Amino acid sequence: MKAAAIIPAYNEAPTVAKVIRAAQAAPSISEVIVADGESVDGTPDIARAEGARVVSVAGGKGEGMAAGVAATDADVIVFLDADLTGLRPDHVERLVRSVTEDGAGMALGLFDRGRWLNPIFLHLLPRLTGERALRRELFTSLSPKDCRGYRVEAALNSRAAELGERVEAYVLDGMFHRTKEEKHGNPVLGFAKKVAMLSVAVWEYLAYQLRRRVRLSGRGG
Ligand SMILES: O=c1ccn([C@@H]2O[C@H](COP(=O)(O)OP(=O)(O)O)[C@@H](O)[C@H]2O)c(=O)[nH]1
Ligand SMILES: O=C(O)[C@@H](COP(=O)(O)O)O[C@H]1O[C@H](CO)[C@@H](O)[C@H](O)[C@H]1O
Repeated sequence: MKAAAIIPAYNEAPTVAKVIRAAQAAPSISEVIVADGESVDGTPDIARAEGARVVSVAGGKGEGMAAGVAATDADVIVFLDADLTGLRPDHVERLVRSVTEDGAGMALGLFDRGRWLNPIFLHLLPRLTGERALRRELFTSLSPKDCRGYRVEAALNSRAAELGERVEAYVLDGMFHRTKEEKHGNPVLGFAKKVAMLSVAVWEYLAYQLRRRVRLSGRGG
């Protein structure tokens, strides 16, 4: 079974090379594709120098992920953000094997936020992580609307639930990311960008919950 790593990236020059290398070193990964959203910081050149395939896409994160999936015939896809820190090959391998060997419909790798926060993000909050492995059919069952920008992870979570897929979720120890505050060098701007991003994801999550209740009430549930 062929597995491809797809890395959506927009201006991630400081971190993209290490993410690519971690994916390349995972035994199950046969190809690494960077879906570049027209970066202006040299991200695509760095990616090519690391041996990744680069597809250029106009649009946001979800559009980049869709372009990456369209560029491969891999049966299993593992999405990785380009801004990760501490990502190891065994993290990537675990995500893939959760799908190829453990029979999960989707596997979610969460940031390591420490012993007190990890249980909250793992069990109490919508799991919006960008680090996830799944069969390509689950991703291609999304509509183009689902793949717009930052709504894509929440849309994937909703679709997996609607299809009754078994989802495995776990913390990838030591893995985190460059936060928006770090990227923008301005805590206020970074926080505003995070709020804008999460509001899109939360809206999608709430829309799913509403659809689900309407469906259940229609069944007299
Ligand atoms: O228009 C965009 C915005 C973000 N990203 C990528 O999507 C991932 C997650 O985005 P972001 O860093 O904005 O979210 P965060 O990591 O803060 O949750 C990163 O690899 C970004 O480079 C992208 O490909 N296109
Ligand atoms: O992991 C999460 O809960 C959020 C927010 O993480 P941070 O508060 O920025 O560490 O980040 C995710 O949400 C985005 C929207 O779904 C995804 O696009 C990101 O890849 C993912 O990091």
